[in-house]
Formats: sequence, C-alpha cells, structure tokens
Amino acid sequence: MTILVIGASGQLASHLREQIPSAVFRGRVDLDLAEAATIGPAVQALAPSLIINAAAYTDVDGAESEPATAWRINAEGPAALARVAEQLGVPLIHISTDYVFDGSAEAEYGPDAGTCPVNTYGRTKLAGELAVTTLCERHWILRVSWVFSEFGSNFVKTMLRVGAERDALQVVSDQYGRPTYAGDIATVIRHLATSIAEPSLPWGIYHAVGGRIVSWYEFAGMIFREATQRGLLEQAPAVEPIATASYPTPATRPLRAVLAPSPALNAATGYSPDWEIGLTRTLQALS
Ligand SMILES: NC(=O)C1=CN([C@@H]2O[C@H](COP(=O)(O)OP(=O)(O)OC[C@H]3O[C@@H](n4cnc5c(N)ncnc54)[C@H](OP(=O)(O)O)[C@@H]3O)[C@@H](O)[C@H]2O)C=CC1
Ligand SMILES: Cc1cn([C@H]2C[C@H](O)[C@@H](COP(=O)(O)OP(=O)(O)O[C@H]3O[C@@H](C)C(=O)[C@@H](O)[C@H]3O)O2)c(=O)[nH]c1=O
Ligand SMILES: [Mg+2]
Repeated sequence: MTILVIGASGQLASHLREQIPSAVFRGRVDLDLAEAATIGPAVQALAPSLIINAAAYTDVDGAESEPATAWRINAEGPAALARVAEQLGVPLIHISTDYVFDGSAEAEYGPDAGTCPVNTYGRTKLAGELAVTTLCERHWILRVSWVFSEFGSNFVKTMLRVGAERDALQVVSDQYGRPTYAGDIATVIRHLATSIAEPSLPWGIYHAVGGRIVSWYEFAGMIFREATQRGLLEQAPAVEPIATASYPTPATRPLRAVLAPSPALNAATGYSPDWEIGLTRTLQALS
C-alpha cells in the first residue's frame, strides 16, 4: 500500500512526514502541480493506493499579482490529481481553506454554507474544491484555517521574528477565525488513511478545525504571552489592535470566515483538533 503525498517541505507535508513516515513524498521539483499534463503519468507510475494533496499556492497577497500561477497550482493541478485518482480508483484527500467564504455572516460556516471568495487565492482554492468533487468520487476535502506549525512559514513564526526585532507592532483585531495546528491536520489524515480499506466517513467536505475563535490580535497576544513564559522572547512587544482598513494589503481578507468544526469527522477519526495545545507544541519545538 503506497500512500502518495504531494508536497515535501510545507507545514502539512512536514507533519505528514513525521506521522506517516512510510508515505512517498513528492515536492514541486519532482511533481509540479503547475504542470497539469505531467501529473497523470507521474502518479500512475507510482501506483498509489491513496493520494494526499498537501501542496498549494499559499501566498495570499502574491496570488493577486500572479493569478495564473495560483490558478494552475490550486485549481488545475488538483483537477489533474482528481482525474488520475478516479482512473486508478483510489481516494484523494485534498485540503482547502476558510477563504472560500466571504466572512460576512455572523454565524460559523458549516461545510455546506454558500461559498463566495473575496480574493484570488480563495477563488483558486474554490475552483480546486469543485474540480475534486466533480472529477473524483472518492474524495475527502478537509477545510482548515490560519494554519501554523514549527515547520515552514506562518503567523506564529512571523510574530516571533517581528517580536524579537521591535518593541511595538499593530495587528488587526476585526478578522476572526479558528487557527489550525498543521500537526492536527496530519493526525486527522493519519486516522482517515488507517481506515481507508473500510471508510466509515462518507466522501465529501469537512472542516478539520476545533478550539476557540480568536482575532489575529488575540492570537498574537497568546503567542507573545507563551513565548515570553518559555523564554523564547526576552520581552513581549506592545501589540496595538487595529482595524483591517488601517492595514492595507494587496488581497482583501474575509472578516469572519469562521469554520464550524465537523462532528462527523471527529467521530470517524476519534480525534478533535485543539489549536491551543498545538500552539504549546509549536513553541516547545522552537524552544
Ligand atoms: N497556510 C495556511 O495558513 C493555510 C493553508 N491551507 C491549505 O492547507 C494546505 C497545506 O498548506 P501549508 O502546509 O500551509 O502550505 P505551505 O505554504 O507551508 O507549503 C506549500 C506546499 O505546497 C508545495 N507547492 C507549492 N507550489 C507547488 C507546485 N507548483 N507543485 C507542487 N507542490 C507545490 C510546496 O512544495 P515543496 O514542499 O516542494 O516546497 C509545499 O509543500 C494547502 O492546501 C493550503 O491551501 C488552508 C488554510 C490555511
Ligand atoms: C504580520 C502582520 C499581519 N497582520 C495581519 C494581516 C492579516 O490580516 C493577518 C494574518 O496575516 P497572514 O499574512 O498570516 O495572513 P494570510 O496569509 O492571509 O493567512 C491566510 O493564509 C491562507 C493560506 C489561508 O488559507 C488562510 O486560512 C489564512 O491562514 O494579520 C497584522 O495585522 N500585523 C502584522 O504585523
Ligand atoms: Mg500568508
């Protein structure tokens, strides 16, 4: 049984390497998602029994200036993976994002809520979801949000770097979400992979999140509190809450695209993601 992971050094791919060491990993140098025509033959040659797509174009602001590249990697590449999974008759686990929603609702978004991305990254990820659902019957799409880890680049590591350089910084306090520890996504995937011979979870879209809803400002405060307690930072910088309008970026970001956890996913995997434990793990690993 060969489990094929697309992605090698990203946050999720790195945790999958720890948790499913027997899997075969293909980073962008071996298998370029932007070259859709090459994907089918490359995957067929490996004859996997399960395909996990841990790769994506994740530079939200960058996608605004290179939309064609983001589209190739986030929409056309996953479409090619879905086609070859269907041909081989094997399941595909694909990852998506809170940014498929516009974030204008007060309530949390369930997997069936109406999508309406407000930026290019979100539009390309939504196109990837649609391709996977229409082209490959045996799919699980796991939506996650605000992913962080000791591996790769993310908000936690940015805060630690900026916090070491500056006495004060401003962080937006009107965008809300549920952060996700990449190690938790890997754990959920590991449980799903273990049950692949007799899947108990219906194919479809699920939200692999859990824990408190916070703003980026609150998240930054929690990072600085624990990082100073652990001696990762000598002193926490002063953090000033600001409105999104005062922090202009190339991409618009949804204000309240809060993913509602999926009880069926938690029941099937016997696991509930908890990002606050993940934050402690991340800061431990970086200490
Ligand atoms: N980061 C976040 O905050 C969030 C991420 N997600 C989703 O979670 C999933 C995992 O993201 P994350 O681990 O954070 O990603 P990272 O940004 O940490 O890593 C990106 C990964 O994509 C791979 N990749 C990029 N371009 C290509 C390409 N052209 N061909 C093949 N592989 C490529 C990289 O490959 P290589 O290993 O070779 O460098 C790397 O493994 C993605 O689907 C993402 O959209 C969802 C919500 C939030
Ligand atoms: C560094 C920094 C960011 N911010 C803001 C910008 C932004 O609104 C928010 C978070 O910054 P980021 O650059 O991490 O945001 P962003 O890259 O948009 O994060 C998103 O990435 C993609 C891949 C996803 O799928 C989403 O779930 C989400 O995690 O904090 C500040 O207010 N102050 C700062 O000093
Ligand atoms: Mg980013």
